[in-house]
Amino acid sequence: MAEKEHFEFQKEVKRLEYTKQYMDEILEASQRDLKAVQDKIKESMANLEYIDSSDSYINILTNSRFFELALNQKESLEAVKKKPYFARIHFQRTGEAEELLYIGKTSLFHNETFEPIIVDWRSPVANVYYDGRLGEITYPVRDEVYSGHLYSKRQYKIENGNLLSFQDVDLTTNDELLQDALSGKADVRLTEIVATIQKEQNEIIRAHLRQPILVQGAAGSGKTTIALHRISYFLYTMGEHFNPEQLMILAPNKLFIEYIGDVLPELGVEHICQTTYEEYVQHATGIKLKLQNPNEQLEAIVEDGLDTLPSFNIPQIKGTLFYREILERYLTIHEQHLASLFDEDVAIEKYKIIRGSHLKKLFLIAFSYMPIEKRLERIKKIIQAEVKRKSKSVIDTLNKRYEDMIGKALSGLRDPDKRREMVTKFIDERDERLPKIKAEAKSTASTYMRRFEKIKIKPFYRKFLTDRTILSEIAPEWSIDEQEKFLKYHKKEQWAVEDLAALYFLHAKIKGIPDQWKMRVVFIDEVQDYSLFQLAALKAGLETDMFTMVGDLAQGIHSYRSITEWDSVLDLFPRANYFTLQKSYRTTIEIMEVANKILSKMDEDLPLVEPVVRHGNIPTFVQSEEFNNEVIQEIYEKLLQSGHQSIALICKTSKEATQYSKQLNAFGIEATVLKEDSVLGKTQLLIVPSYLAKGLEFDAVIIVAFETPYFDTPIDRKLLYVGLTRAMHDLYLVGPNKETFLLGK
Ligand SMILES: Nc1ncnc2c1ncn2[C@@H]1O[C@H](COP(=O)(O)OP(=O)(O)OP(=O)(O)O)[C@@H](O)[C@H]1O
Repeated sequence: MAEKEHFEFQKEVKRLEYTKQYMDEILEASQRDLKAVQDKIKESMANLEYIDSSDSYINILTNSRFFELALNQKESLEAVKKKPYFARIHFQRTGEAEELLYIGKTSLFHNETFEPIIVDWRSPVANVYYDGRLGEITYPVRDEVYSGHLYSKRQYKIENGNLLSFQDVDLTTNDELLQDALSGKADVRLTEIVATIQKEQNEIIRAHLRQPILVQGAAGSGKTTIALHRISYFLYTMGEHFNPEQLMILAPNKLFIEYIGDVLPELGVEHICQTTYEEYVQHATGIKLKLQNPNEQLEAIVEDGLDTLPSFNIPQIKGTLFYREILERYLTIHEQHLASLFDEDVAIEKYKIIRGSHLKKLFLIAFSYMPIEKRLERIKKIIQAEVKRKSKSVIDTLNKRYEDMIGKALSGLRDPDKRREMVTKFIDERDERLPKIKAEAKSTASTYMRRFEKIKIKPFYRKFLTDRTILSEIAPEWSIDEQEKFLKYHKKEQWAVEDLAALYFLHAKIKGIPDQWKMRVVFIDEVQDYSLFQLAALKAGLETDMFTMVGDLAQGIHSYRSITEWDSVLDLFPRANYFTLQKSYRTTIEIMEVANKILSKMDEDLPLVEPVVRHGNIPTFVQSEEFNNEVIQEIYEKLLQSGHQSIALICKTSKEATQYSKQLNAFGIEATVLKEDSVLGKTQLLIVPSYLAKGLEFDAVIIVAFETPYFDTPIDRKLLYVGLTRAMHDLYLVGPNKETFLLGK
């Protein structure tokens, strides 16, 4: 990197000073009356043609986030001041003057000259920086394509508001900023990477925002990070038209939400919904469930290492689209039953108001796109309106008829007593009958609709799980033996993750998802752990396919009940763009070599992972017949001495994790078992059961395997692979022999 002696160094220092000074002015103004300044800017920019598009007004408004920051969050502003930008492009848009654009995490425009002091990394023109090439380039702005010439790209190292160095980069230069970022110590949480986003990652972040995307990415290729940056890019680009509360990110567990918790505010993202599938379904349906812990299910399978899954594997079946089909048949039975209740016409007295057959058609055909109970609500409204309209004409007709009869009595009957008697009779009858009709009309719709009882989803689904007659009718594809197995499996009421899709689906089809939970855009991390039906149910309930899904089949440790290939996901999302990421940014070449050995044993036939060029220590195998405190202590101390801060000891099961942490603590090593609700802290040694390690990363990892070695089975290979790929810099394997880690002699 260019240090102080570079001929432009002073120029760059001055530029940084100028930027900071202007920021100070803004900050001061914000103390006074920033709102007024902001309004003025909006006003004066209203007619301005600017860099990115003729839509410049909107663009600048969204670009002027700095002002909003100043207004709302002094703290973030101070943070931006410490590092206002990280790169500069020397760029000329076709037909315009050359410009030096400084790229940072937020934008800043001079409020009098409108000069862009900092350009937001998410703005269209910043794409030029990430795209890689120098020379003639094009970049998309909304639906148009702009062209221009990129003369140079410069990266800056700025710390605490001071310029340390800079470097001009092109394709042939070694990306020092990236190297620097990767060799740094692991934060206990994920961090933003705006300065070093790579070309293939940038393509995913900026991939068409109105289309779904699916990413198969190697361990450590940046999937989680990219998904979070795409959220930031999405909200920035959509601007004020999109309410962030309608964007949901689904993470595998609460620990993971905590792990990513710091990145989003750093990227300017707030108020989005971050949750797990389990929590979301329970909120959206209002159904409370005590769920079996999926990790316990997994442990039960891996403990004996045999992968003994029954051929009629119910958790797996519940994730298939065939299961959805069975439930659809069940819904059809329910729907037909309700439709049959429309056989009676709606009437007041003997006057027909609406024909039942007409309502039935509305229910089964015209409104079939709506959830069942919503259709009934709509039909009730139609009945109400019709009754209101027609009851009036019934009353008018009757009124007229009584008047005629009274008139006839008055003129036709000569006997005054008889006449009085008849007239009084008609009047009495009218006065009694008409108010009754009026009253009846008020409740006709409710009375008619009373036959449609509202159902509760949980017992409705439970009936399907346990009713022999229903099952044989809707699942004839299953043999009698399989049907019996299914019924027996559900004899005792207990709920598991794989039932969530069914409950959500039924709720969506019968009651509909309430607006508050009807997310418009969904981001799913670790999507390989979902079943096809889980995704299909979500898509049906939300009535959108706007999903960004990232995952890695090689880490599909729940594959006994989840996705094992992407084709069926792509069939479910036919508009989706599919991407792959092959490079790992997390792990050193040496660690990846070991992990690749395990990857190559897998059935998925995934290409080997390419580590970015970063060397480290060769992973060390330490022979030990049993778990030995001294051995662990020695490794642990060595790792601490090399300056590592986050160190994890990964074992296969949670039982072992508890046992080892007790042993280590008694021995004097502070060790904590990582749990789903843990708060990630730095200092102590973390003992991590393998399935919980997914998604996380550590400076150094010690994998131990004694009582429960890793067997050469699909799930074990994946668990081991997950463990190996958590290490950024150093890896130790401790066990009786290398075969315990499937690594041969
Ligand atoms: N372009 C980049 N610049 C700097 N660091 C990067 C870049 N891309 C990824 N990283 C770093 O690589 C590590 C792995 O990223 P991340 O956890 O997002 O990967 P992942 O694909 O989700 O991994 P896994 O599937 O193993 O959970 C993180 O420390 C991240 O900061």
